Amino acid sequence: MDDEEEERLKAAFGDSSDDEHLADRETSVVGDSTTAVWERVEKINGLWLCRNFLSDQSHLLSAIVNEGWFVEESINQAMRFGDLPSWATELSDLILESVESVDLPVMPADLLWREPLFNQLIVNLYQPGEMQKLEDIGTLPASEQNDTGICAHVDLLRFEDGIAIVSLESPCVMRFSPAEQGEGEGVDVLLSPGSLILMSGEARYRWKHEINRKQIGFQVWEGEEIDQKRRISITLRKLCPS
Ligand SMILES: O=C(O)CCC(=O)C(=O)O
Ligand SMILES: [Fe+2]
Repeated sequence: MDDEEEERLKAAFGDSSDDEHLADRETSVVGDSTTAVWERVEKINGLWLCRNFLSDQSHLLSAIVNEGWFVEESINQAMRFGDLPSWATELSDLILESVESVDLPVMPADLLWREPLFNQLIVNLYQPGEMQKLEDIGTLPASEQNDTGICAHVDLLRFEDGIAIVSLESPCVMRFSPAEQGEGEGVDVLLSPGSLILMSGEARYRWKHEINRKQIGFQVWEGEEIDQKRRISITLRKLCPS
């Protein structure tokens, strides 16, 4: 690890970037995995939510800020394939640890063996009152991109099953709707800051997901409009072998 990298890790995780300090890092980045509470989202097979995944978002936020991806206002998305930044690899390890700490089918067991668990990262930044524009070759075909947010989509099949999304800062409602029309109603899920969702199986392949922060009435939770502030999301996926 070079000095610059070490400095970045220190800034992100405190002075605990060595393996022997893993325990410190665990507590500084995510909640103690023994207290992580996993909930199955009713009606959607394969969708699991851990609201208290991060005990403290600040380390992850500063790791992202330190990447310097979002200094220009026009840039609101960063993508990495293959080798991920150390903080993202650590996040991936912590996801695995949290999944393995519960006796629940949070992620299909056969996916947990793959190495690495994730090798593609997208960090999306959503400014208040503005929708994310996906210029993403990895998420949506060009024809389905629009400038009104993340329209309903199933992530491309070039990615394997088992997708993780960590939410930071502002909460938002993610709406899931059946990929095939007429197969039932949409299901709203509140992604609170510090939460993690895992999508696999039906949730990943048979349901679309979208975030609409512009349309009035969309960002409503328990009857209250959510005040949209800046939101950052971290999506981790695994590319299919080519
Ligand atoms: O920003 C999010 O929470 C969702 C991102 C997403 O769905 C994607 O990149 O495919
Ligand atoms: Fe997606």
